[in-house]
Amino acid sequence: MSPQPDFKPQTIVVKIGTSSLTQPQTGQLALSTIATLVETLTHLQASGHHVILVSSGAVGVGCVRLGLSERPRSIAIKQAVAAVGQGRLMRVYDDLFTALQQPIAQVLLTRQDLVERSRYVNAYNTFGELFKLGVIPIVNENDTVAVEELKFGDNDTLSALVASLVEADWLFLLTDVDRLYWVDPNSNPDAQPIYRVQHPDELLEVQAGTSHSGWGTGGMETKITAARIATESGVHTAISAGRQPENIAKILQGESFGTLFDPKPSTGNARKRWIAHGLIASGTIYIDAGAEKAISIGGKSLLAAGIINVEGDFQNADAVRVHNTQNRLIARGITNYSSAELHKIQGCRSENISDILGYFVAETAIHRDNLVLMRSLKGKGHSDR
Ligand SMILES: Nc1ncnc2c1ncn2[C@@H]1O[C@H](COP(=O)(O)OP(=O)(O)O)[C@@H](O)[C@H]1O
Ligand SMILES: N[C@@H](CCC(=O)OP(=O)(O)O)C(=O)O
Repeated sequence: MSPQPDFKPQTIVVKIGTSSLTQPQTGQLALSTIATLVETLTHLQASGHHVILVSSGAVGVGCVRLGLSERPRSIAIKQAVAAVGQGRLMRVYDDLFTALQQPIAQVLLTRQDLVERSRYVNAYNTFGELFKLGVIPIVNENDTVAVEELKFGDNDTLSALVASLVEADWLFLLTDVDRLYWVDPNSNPDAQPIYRVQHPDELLEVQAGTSHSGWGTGGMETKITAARIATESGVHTAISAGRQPENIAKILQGESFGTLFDPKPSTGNARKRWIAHGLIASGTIYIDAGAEKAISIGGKSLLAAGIINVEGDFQNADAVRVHNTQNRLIARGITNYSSAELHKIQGCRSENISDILGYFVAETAIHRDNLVLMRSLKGKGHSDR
């Protein structure tokens, strides 16, 4: 299919949850849903868009294969079951995509792959090559080897981080309800729908309980977190019905389905997105109002003089959160000093650092090139993830 002259190819990440991929009663695969999803994504790819599918289901499909009637609680069993289910899931996807001559690839990621800069860049490059080859990558967490302390934990977060990584235009979170509501519509028949969200802080009152089906992970809470990460990276985000994957194309054409989240201007270059969302913060630096103004409005680096407290145990070059006096997250960055050093030099002028520590590392606690604002003084803030 040759694209129209005014056609703008978009990078589209679609995440589908276990509750949409499987039948609620039996746990068997929802084949007609999967087939429609495959048709929709193949059509988008053939129209010239770049498409990534983030698919859950390894644990659910593995359970059915092994005759387990509920999701295992033990991590070791979950990891073993995911190894069984992932292969079967890919087999089904490959059969359906192959029927439409659409090549696919399996990409299994761990949280560590996004923490290490070289692996982050490598993942970015691999997605780029797969797009050039016309392949639709199918992503899941590498559940079998993921360690508890360092996991995405849920595929909503994984899909948002992938969307940020590849600088996606759109993230679709497909689930077993048609949109986000103020309370869980499965337990509250009067639940009021939410159609559009300009800033995720509007959702502080939402009761985003856990999964209703017993097979999903995180319910709406993880989807709202995902929408926050994605929109902070400049990605349009939609929560919509998994049983109607064809709505993706309609939403792209401006039709009103699901809940739509407006993107913020992107955090800038790929390295800054990695600092903001790839890295995992090891501690928190609290700063005074003057320092907040300097970094938020003046675009300055953070100096030790503006630091009023330090929490956590971190080394230099670790990622940290920066909070203001109201304990709101305002930035993330890579610190030049360890927490032990910052305790000694907080509140001090840079020219006194050598005298206090007996050595000098850098004039700044966090250089502005390593600092990403999560909130401007003019904008609304949010509590940290
Ligand atoms: N405020 C809410 N709006 C909509 N759904 C909600 C809300 N709070 C909780 N839920 C529940 O979240 C479920 C979807 O989450 P989950 O089962 O984890 O899905 P998935 O497998 O798609 O990730 C819905 O079935 C619904 O019962
Ligand atoms: N990686 C897991 C999915 C975890 C998860 O987030 O599940 P879901 O809430 O159904 O999207 C699996 O493949 O079973």
